[in-house]
Amino acid sequence: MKIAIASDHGGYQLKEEVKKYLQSREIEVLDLGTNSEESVDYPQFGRACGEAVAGGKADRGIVCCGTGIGISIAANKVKGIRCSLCTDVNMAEMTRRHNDSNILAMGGRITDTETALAITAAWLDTEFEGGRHQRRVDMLNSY
Ligand SMILES: O=C[C@H](O)[C@H](O)[C@H](O)COP(=O)(O)O
Repeated sequence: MKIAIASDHGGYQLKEEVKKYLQSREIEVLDLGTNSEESVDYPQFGRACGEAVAGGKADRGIVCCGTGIGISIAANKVKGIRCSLCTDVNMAEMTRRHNDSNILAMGGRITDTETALAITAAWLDTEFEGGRHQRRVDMLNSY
């Protein structure tokens, strides 16, 4: 599996922790930046990750900003993206099972590293259930 990751300055430290975690699992990482805590604009990074996933350059993506909100809004502007802002493990599991989430969003100023990595693990390891949920995902994809 290949995961695209991106953040703004508010999510930079968390992105780096997520990157280390993915590499520890020998998951290939496509790092789309940002590369420091210098102030940047989250819409550009959310869009870049969305386009990487929608365009097939990565299987799924993980994005981080201060709250996780702005960068998730940006990623969700890209057709075919189902970006889910998660603050706990249950949300991560449910969004994979029910929404076939293809990008995970988290907030570097909201969620501590230990929780974020537990969220990441659950999101990576939970399968989409299909069935009635496929119909709803198809509706999302048609919009
Ligand atoms: O939803 C947006 C994110 O939380 C941003 O990380 C945040 O707005 C950046 O704020 P600032 O420019 O004050 O660091």
